[in-house]
Amino acid sequence: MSEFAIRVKNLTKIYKLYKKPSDRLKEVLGFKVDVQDHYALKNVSFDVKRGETVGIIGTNGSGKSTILKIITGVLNPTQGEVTVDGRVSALLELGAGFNMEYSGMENIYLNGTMMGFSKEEIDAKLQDILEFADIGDFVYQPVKSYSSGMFVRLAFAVAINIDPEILVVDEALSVGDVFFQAKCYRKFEEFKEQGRTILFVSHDLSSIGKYCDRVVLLNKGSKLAEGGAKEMVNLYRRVLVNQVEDSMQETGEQSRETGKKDRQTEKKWQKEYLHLNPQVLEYGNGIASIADFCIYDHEGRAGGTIEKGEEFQVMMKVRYQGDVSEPVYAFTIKDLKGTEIAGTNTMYEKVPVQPQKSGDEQTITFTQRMPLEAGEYMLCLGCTGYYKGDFTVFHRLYDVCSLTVISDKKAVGYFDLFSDVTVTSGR
Ligand SMILES: Nc1ncnc2c1ncn2[C@@H]1O[C@H](COP(=O)(O)OP(=O)(O)OP(=O)(O)O)[C@@H](O)[C@H]1O
Repeated sequence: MSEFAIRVKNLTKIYKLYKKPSDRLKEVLGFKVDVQDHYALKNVSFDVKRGETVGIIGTNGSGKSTILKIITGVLNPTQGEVTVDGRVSALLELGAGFNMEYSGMENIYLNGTMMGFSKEEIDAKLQDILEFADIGDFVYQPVKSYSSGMFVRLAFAVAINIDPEILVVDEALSVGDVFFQAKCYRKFEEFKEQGRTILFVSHDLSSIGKYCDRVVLLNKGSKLAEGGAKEMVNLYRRVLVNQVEDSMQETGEQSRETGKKDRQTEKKWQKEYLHLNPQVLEYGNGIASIADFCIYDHEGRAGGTIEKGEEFQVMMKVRYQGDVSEPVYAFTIKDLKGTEIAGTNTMYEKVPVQPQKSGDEQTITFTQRMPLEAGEYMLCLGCTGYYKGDFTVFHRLYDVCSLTVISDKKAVGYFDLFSDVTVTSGR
């Protein structure tokens, strides 16, 4: 057995784009038509070793699904080759491998047979599949009547319970509810422990950081870089905000980042590097307003990705349109369900803030270590204080931008206790 479960070599996929649907037929009939080549993949190579969990990340349309479809044999490449060594089970886009007219039960047998199992072998796995899917009697209904959540439950239950050596998963998990997702990720861990291979595509960067040994970063059909999860997630964040030069991938050079020097020498307000919420909720009487803000990581880079355990800064600039005797500046971190997880303000921190007059401006910097578990969070900012004797909210920005915590170390719950553990033997 080779050390590699999957080898992808110089893979290129070109789609022909026709101006009109009828042009396709005309071309088959030998007519000359106007057709454009669209490169979904450009000369992409990478290997997945047996027992590794590898993630593929990249912006929409970067070619992630195309690679998985070629690996699983759903699509043929235009050039290049893929070698797969082991029994693959794939959970691709909803519907792939399922017959919508058949019931869930019939689809279980259909998929099992396609994977090369006999009826008796599938009978033996049926109980596990049904328990994992947990869709009750719906399993006897045609799949076309399922909600997307139900569908993914069944599809995932089939994919993981038919004993694959290599599991290929495309994003599908994001459809299920959080409890089902948790159950699937537990299964991922079991798989990893059993030394099986997982290749998965996800936009969920915290899961990528948590589960992947290695990550391949795609951009516009090309492989931009490949490496540790933390490093690739950081680079991807920069791709998202156009900090990485396009030229780099065409020349195949190692990743260069633009703007970094600028940011280190003159700490500008660079909100453009954050993932801002277009529907931010803001309120306040406007006597003071948060004119600018940003998050900086431990290397002074602007951006919303912070490594657990590392120092980071939340900065904001506040402008006054009236006189305020005791301003209080605050930030809060919430989880995606809206629960406040952590936060502080200048009053709790016992930081004296001078009275402010109309036209004044202040810059506030909160510096701290990130104790939160890997995951997606939201940042809220606030400026309150006493105005004409009353406690007043001047400006609050709720869920102003996302904050992604990445880590290769797990902990229970929301926080890492950063424990120092010793184990001694003997009586
Ligand atoms: N059947 C098709 N015909 C033409 N172009 C296609 C076809 N399928 C995909 N493409 C194009 O190929 C490129 C890669 O698509 P792919 O679905 O692999 O991207 P992706 O990274 O998985 O995107 P997403 O994150 O949105 O799922 C895109 O530009 C897409 O528009």
